[in-house]
Formats: sequence, C-alpha cells, structure tokens
Amino acid sequence: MAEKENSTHGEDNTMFSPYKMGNFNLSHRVVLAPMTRCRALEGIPQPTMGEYYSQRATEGGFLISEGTAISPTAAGYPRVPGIYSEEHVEAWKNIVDAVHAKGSIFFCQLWHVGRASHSVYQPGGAAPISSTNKPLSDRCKVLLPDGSIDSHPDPRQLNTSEIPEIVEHYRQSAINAIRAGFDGIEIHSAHGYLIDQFLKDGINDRTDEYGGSIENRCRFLLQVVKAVASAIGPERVAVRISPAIDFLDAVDSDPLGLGLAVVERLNNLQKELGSKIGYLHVTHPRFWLKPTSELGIPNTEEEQGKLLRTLRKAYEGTFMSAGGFTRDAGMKAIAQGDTDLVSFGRHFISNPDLVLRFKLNAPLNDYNRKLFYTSDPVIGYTDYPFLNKPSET
Ligand SMILES: Cc1cc2nc3c(=O)[nH]c(=O)nc-3n(C[C@H](O)[C@H](O)[C@H](O)COP(=O)(O)O)c2cc1C
Repeated sequence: MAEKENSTHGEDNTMFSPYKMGNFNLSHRVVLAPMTRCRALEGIPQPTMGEYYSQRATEGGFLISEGTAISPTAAGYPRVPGIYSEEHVEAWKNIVDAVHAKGSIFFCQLWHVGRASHSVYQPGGAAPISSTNKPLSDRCKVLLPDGSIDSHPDPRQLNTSEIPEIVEHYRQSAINAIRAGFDGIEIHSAHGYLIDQFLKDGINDRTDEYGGSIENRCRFLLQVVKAVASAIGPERVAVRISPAIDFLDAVDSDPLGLGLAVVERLNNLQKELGSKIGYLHVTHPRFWLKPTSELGIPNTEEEQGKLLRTLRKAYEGTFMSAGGFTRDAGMKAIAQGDTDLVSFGRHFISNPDLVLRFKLNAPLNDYNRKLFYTSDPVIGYTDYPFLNKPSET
C-alpha cells in the first residue's frame, strides 16, 4: 500500500496502516508515549532502559523517550535521565542503537519541570525556577529519591535576562540527542512543566514580554521551537501540549483559545521555515481522572472530542493524540480523521508487544501502578509478559 503524507481520513486509515511523517516512514500508528520510569542512575541512562525500549520497538514503529532533563535544574523526579553531558550522550547511544536494531524511529523528549521540582533535585539546594514565584497548591506533591513525598518549595521567577540561556539548553540538548543517534526530539510543553508554566494564564503572572497577552505567553515556546528547529531541522522537532489538562495546577481560562494560539503560531512558523515540523502531540484530559468541570476545563467526552477535533482541523501537519485511548478508541479516532497517530502510555508499560496484541485484538496485561516509578531494573519494568516469546513477535 502506498504511504501517504499527512493523510486525512479514509478507508485505508487504520491504526495498522502506514503513515509518512516527513522523511519518516511509519508502518503503523501505535506510538509509545513518553513516560518517566525512573530507571537512570545519577542522570545516566542504564542498559536496562535499552532492554525496555527495544522490547517495545517494532519494524517501522515510533517511540518517544521518557522526559529527559535538558540541564541540571530540569529534573523533578527520581532517577531521571539527562541529555546535557557527554556521559549522557554516550549512554543514550546504546539505548538508541537497541531501538534502531528493531527498526523503530526514536524521538527524545526534552524536559524541564520548572517549579514542579524540589530543592533536593536542584544544584546547591536552590529553589526550582519557573515563570512565576507562585507556589504549587498543596494538592500537588513531589516524589523524592527515597520514595517519600513532600510539598513543592516556593519557586523562583526567572528574570527576563535568564530566559535565553534556558532556550540555549533546549537547543544544545537537541543537538546532543541527535549526536546520541535519536531521530528527533519532542519538546515537552505539556502537563504543567516549565513551558506550560509560561503558556497558561492560571500560572504565568509575568509583566515582561513573556507574560500577559497570549502572544507573550507563547513566546518562550516559540523561541525554543525556532532555536531547536534551526539546529537540527524542523522535521526532527515535535511539540507536545495539553491546553485542557490541569495537572500541577496548570489551568488556563481558555484552553481551546490557547491550543488554537499555539497551533496558529506553529502553522506560521512552518511557513516561515518552508518546512513542517515532525508533529504536534496533544494530550487529552481523559488521563486525569478527577472532575475538572469546576475549573472550566472540558470534562465530557463530547467537549473533549470537540477540543481535539478543532485543534486537529486547525493544525497543518501531523497530529498525534494521547490520553486514555483503548484499541477501539484509537481505531475510531484514526478512521474518523481526528488524529494521524495515537500514543499509548499505561497499556504500553504492561504490554511490551502492544502493537501485536492490538493487531490480533488479544487481551492485555494489567499494569501495576505501584511500580511505575520504582528503581528495580527488571520488576515492573522489563518483566511484563509477551504473548509469544520476544523472538517470535
Ligand atoms: C508512569 C507515567 C509516566 C509519564 N511520564 C511522562 C513524561 O515523562 N512525559 C510526558 O509528556 N508524559 C508523561 N506521561 C503521560 C503519558 O505520556 C500519556 O500521555 C498518559 O499516560 C496518557 O496516556 P494513557 O492513557 O495511554 O496512559 C506519563 C504517564 C505515566 C503513566
């Protein structure tokens, strides 16, 4: 079957039909969502991560790495890998090679958590940095390296003059990721982390050119996208947003307006660059199970579907959706043209051969939430059973 670039809906669009994303030829649309799994040591990716990712790789498949720290101030969870030192680059090479050996395309997710951190993760025990001095509410907690939880300390608002340095960290990390062999990078601008702390008007209270109007709140993200695209090429750059997700107090008064503002700016940037970026990845609020209607966030299937469809229609490029998808929901979303690609998180944790299971419509293993962020290199990480032995898949 011929591969189609940025194809819209049609009868040959299923989760298992090929898709051409720029220069990348995907053999199916089932993507591994980026997931923090806390198995690095002192920021250094470990061999077990090569095993984990290669278990989930398929010929022509597409994988996104866990959130990966772009600088020493970027982490806010235990055992998060980095991509800012030579040691990080060297260690990632083995992991990327293992994924490529199985024929998958692999993007590295670039991450700065901003205020969603703790002094234990910060150089010199400093305060985490953010767009704001406002602390997170007490409903948000941070996981510490010893497995205990604590409140987040008050963040320190970045001065305007410090922002170019953070943009530079994204740029250099993207270059490092390509040097490690990754095929591209995804800029984590979702789920209440640093870039989302600039995008959302419920957090960003700045009075400089990075705060106030929607233009100003999008400025940091756009500067990062431009810097990274000029360093490694637009087609290797992707953006993840979650305008309607309130995780980590990331509330906006107009989620759809914010989503459309980002889409419009990415469309314009693509025209300016004369090339599309890799894809836009939007997380659907189904992931967060608590009622969000009182915060003005779309909370019904219908409202959420409308938000996703509106963004998908407006965006001129490859669109990836995530959040609570089942096999059937993914099939339906692709068949209807609501998305080109679907990323799966929790089901992919417990089903290394998720693609095969979906193809066969086979039963899925249940995931064990208690082991998502633990440190064991095998248990709850690489020991979920395959339908067949890995060599037979
Ligand atoms: C254990 C775990 C870790 C996650 N870590 C990240 C992350 O590092 N970066 C990110 O963008 N999303 C992260 N997510 C969100 C997932 O990418 C995905 O959007 C979410 O799980 C919803 O998809 P699902 O319903 O298929 O699980 C994480 C989710 C889980 C369950």
